Amino acid sequence: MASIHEHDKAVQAAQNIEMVEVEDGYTLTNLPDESITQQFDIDQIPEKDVTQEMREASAKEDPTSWLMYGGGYQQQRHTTADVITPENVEDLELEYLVQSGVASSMEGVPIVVPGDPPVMYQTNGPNHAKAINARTGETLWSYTCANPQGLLLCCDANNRGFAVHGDKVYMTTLDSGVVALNRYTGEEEWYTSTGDHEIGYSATWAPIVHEGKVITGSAGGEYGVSGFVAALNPDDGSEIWRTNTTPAEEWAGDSHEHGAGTVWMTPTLDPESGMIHAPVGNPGPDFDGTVRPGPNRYTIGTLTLSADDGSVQWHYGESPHDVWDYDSSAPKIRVNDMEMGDGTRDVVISPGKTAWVYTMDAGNGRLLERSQETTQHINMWKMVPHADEDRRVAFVPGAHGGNDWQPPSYNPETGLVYMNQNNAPHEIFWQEAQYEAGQTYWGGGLNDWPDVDAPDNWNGNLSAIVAVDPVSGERVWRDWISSDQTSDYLWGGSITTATGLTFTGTQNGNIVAYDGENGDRLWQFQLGAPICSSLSSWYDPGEGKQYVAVQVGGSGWLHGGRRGSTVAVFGLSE
Ligand SMILES: O=C(O)c1cc(C(=O)O)c2c(n1)C(=O)C(=O)c1cc(C(=O)O)[nH]c1-2
Repeated sequence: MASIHEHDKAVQAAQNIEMVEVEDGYTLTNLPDESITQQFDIDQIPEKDVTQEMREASAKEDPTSWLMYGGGYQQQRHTTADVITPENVEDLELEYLVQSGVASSMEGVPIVVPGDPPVMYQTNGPNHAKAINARTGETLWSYTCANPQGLLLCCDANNRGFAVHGDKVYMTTLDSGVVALNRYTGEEEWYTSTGDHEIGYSATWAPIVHEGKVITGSAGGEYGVSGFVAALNPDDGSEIWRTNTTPAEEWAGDSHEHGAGTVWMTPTLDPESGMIHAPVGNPGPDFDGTVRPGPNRYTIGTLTLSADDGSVQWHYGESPHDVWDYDSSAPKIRVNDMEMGDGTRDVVISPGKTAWVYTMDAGNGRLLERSQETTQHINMWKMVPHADEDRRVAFVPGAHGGNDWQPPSYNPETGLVYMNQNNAPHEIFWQEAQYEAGQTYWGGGLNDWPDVDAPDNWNGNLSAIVAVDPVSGERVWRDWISSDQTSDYLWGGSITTATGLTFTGTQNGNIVAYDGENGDRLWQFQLGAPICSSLSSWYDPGEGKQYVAVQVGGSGWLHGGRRGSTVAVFGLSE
């Protein structure tokens, strides 16, 4: 098993950082004022620059790589590696554990660049990263980013992973920045700030690189910022374009200025058409709709932009004028040439917090299919908080969805979408919203389970793993995860394999493999801490093995504290 280097200064710097709970959020103290890279055995990293072609082949034509957060640009989270099958998955073994050394939210997806050996690049909060020999688990370099004090974070010090291009890897930073590191040495090459962290901008998602652009965006939707997607030059971090998600012409008065609509999860990209499908979060303030009359475009839904210049192509809204916090934050799935009706279509699939899966025409955003409900629908849309301050109604899905940010997966072999869904009630209360820079801008709040009385016909299951046919909208199978199996919501993503498997993780610490056709649980392994991340998988031809990696440890936001520090890697030989 790989261990932490004793004198890892980057780890020590990150270990000193303390997360402090403040009203309606978190902040960090003891952030290092200089970035720290420590090199260990960097000679092991094979020199081979990553190209656009390699990324386009990632996980599909090329089973040896997992070069992006979503596997490939289209975020299907599908590997063509086929060593692990429904018949032999029970032989899958734990190969090694990497201790990041930093107790933090573990929400990232390790990316893997093929080579001899393949190299894994992994990030976790707060602003910490490592390059790892993907065969042995040895740390090759480690890095902690400098940050200003007093950051405003709604939902923990999250970081969801790297993008890779040429000789560089790119990660977002909690002060709403992007940093480029030389991937052979771990040294900082450039840093760019994309938003003012003092008024609540922060950044948590894994960027993507496409045709000479690093695509990024910011979190901060709970602080009354105004969302955006931006493209930076991969060589020097200079900004190429920026598109605002709350355009003045779509909003009443000046409400767009604090209209939120943050893009805080990785967008999906179709390299063929050059379209970006961005998941857009809640309007601001979250619950007081009186200050923002109208549909509040482009919040809560899919916003499609041209990767060339950021121009808006279309938007599909899942909850216009939302007052239920139904962000559409889960990554979208792009599928081209999907058999539908009497022809084929290019589609975008969005699993909503609304517990519906939306299948849209990728060209114009027209809704082609809305699925059966993935979990329960109780009192949905009935609760209009500002209509009656005293009226309290528990509704399902609550603000955790359906599908919160948990990344869904798609398997072209089964034609199904796999999602980790929540089924918990929430109750909203309303307060008049007053914007004050650097303060949360909620306009009310949520009473979280278990404070709220559950509705009568709620089935008591907090979550479910669900497979949906995006063509017919049929819910094909659903594995309810009862509260005795897990103490909390499902908060991790899933991946699929060429052999029809679906891998995911649960809050009670199991990594699980399902038969994607019918939902039979074929294998599970207890990792001892919640899984709040998605996974990656690759084939290593040098070893003749297929690997599956998952970061283990709770989301601080969900658990009120930082919990994790482990990357677990499983393998099976041919
Ligand atoms: O509006 C935003 O900008 C924003 C950002 C984030 C984030 O970056 O993690 C979360 C949320 N909102 C959010 O509403 C939420 O429930 C949430 C949960 C988590 C998490 O990592 O567990 N992040 C976020």
